Amino acid sequence: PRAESMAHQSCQWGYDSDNGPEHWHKYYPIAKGENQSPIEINSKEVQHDPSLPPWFVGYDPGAAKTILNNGRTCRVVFDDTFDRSVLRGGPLPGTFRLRQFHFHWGSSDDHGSEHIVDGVKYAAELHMVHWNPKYSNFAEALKQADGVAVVGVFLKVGKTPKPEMKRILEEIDNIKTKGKEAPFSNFDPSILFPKSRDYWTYHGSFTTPPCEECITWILLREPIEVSPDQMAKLRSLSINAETEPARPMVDNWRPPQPLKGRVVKASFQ
Ligand SMILES: NS(=O)(=O)c1ccc(NCc2ccco2)c([N+](=O)[O-])c1
Ligand SMILES: [Zn+2]
Repeated sequence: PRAESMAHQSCQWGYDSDNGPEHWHKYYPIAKGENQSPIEINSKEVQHDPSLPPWFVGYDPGAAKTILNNGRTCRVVFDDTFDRSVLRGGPLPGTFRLRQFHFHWGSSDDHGSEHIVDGVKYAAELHMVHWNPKYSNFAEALKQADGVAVVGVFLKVGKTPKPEMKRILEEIDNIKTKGKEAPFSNFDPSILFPKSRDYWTYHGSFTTPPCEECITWILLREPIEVSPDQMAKLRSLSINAETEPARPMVDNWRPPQPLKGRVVKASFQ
């Protein structure tokens, strides 16, 4: 049987029936807030905003530091001690520093993304997380409505493996279990972007605890393609530590949250 519920484990939130998204509000009341993520994007209700500028990134491959398994996702961390890898433009006021990127995925190819577009669930979703350096650090930034910006990229399964994903997936063998970390250098994550820069944007939250409502979401319309083998590789990660019984890291996604009157804007017609 699963370890005792989150209540006793001093809030080890997760994605199981006893510590998953329906329980998070008990320790993170904001999880029932007015600006939660992810959401369902319904093209018919999206507002095209012709004044939305394009977004730009300037990433320094040398800023990449490590790749780690934190028991909930696979995360690549960057040096964000100065404006070394930045995102700007689009709906953003000024430049935001790249801090990390990570993924959410399913137990099979027909689901796994957090945002859903016109009823379509993608196999996975990549989040590139940036924070506003007008605040002294990330911990401060996540307390602000304009503190964090996340670029979301959908992953769909097709015949063609995305060569740029190879580097990340090769490292996965070294970080199979929770707490494992490996050096990950010389990587420019902008190679993971699709061709089109078209995006939706709305104000939302972290899709995991602490669920702070600090995120300007920039969701790219065009998915990138990955191969079935690449998805299987992601699913070969474990949520347990090396010494614990093996439990696969799959279905680490939060279901869509109420829109509560928010308007989703589109940079495209
Ligand atoms: N799925 S997401 O991009 O919305 C997301 C969720 C949580 C966190 N962090 C959780 C956290 C913040 C402070 C302590 O712990 C991040 N992040 O840190 O980039 C991103
Ligand atoms: Zn995420």
